[in-house]
Amino acid sequence: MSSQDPTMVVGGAVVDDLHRPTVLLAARRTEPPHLAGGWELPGGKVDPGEEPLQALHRELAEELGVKVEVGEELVAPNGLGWDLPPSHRMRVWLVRVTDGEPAPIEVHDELRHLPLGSWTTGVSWLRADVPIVRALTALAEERQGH
Ligand SMILES: Nc1nc2c([nH]c(=O)n2[C@H]2C[C@H](O)[C@@H](COP(=O)(O)OP(=O)(O)OP(=O)(O)O)O2)c(=O)[nH]1
Repeated sequence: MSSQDPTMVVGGAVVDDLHRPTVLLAARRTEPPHLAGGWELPGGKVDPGEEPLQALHRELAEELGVKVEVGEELVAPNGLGWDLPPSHRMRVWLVRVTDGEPAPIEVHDELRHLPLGSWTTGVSWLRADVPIVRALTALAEERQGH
């Protein structure tokens, strides 16, 4: 890995149903100052030597206090991960809580459970999350028809 490589971040699209999601969890950040107040998918950076899915389980346990089962990845158009300019890239998986009730423990001050129909508009997402949430919405809408 070169010093130019983007830092890998993992995010969880916490939904009610992995196959036909109708509710999405949004989390409001408290830090750093330029991102505070923006809404995001809970998650964080992959530690050195850690597998991305290990990082996802660890971050969701630390940030929300939950255990999850992991479903499919929401693959980014570039096949590598969603760009979080200027220097991060995020892989996103659908996840469902199997143990615990999500709470804003660490780096968030509010959580919202958004019903399908208000995923893109229900909160003010961080700029980089807008295309991600659009893609999640498209996936969920497509599934409701089946
Ligand atoms: N977790 C997460 N980070 C996002 C999203 N959208 C977005 O632009 N980011 C940015 C914010 C941060 O600059 C970076 C992720 O870093 P983080 O602060 O969540 O990572 P971390 O929990 O490991 O935190 P730290 O150890 O660096 O304090 O990606 C998102 O939906 N989820």
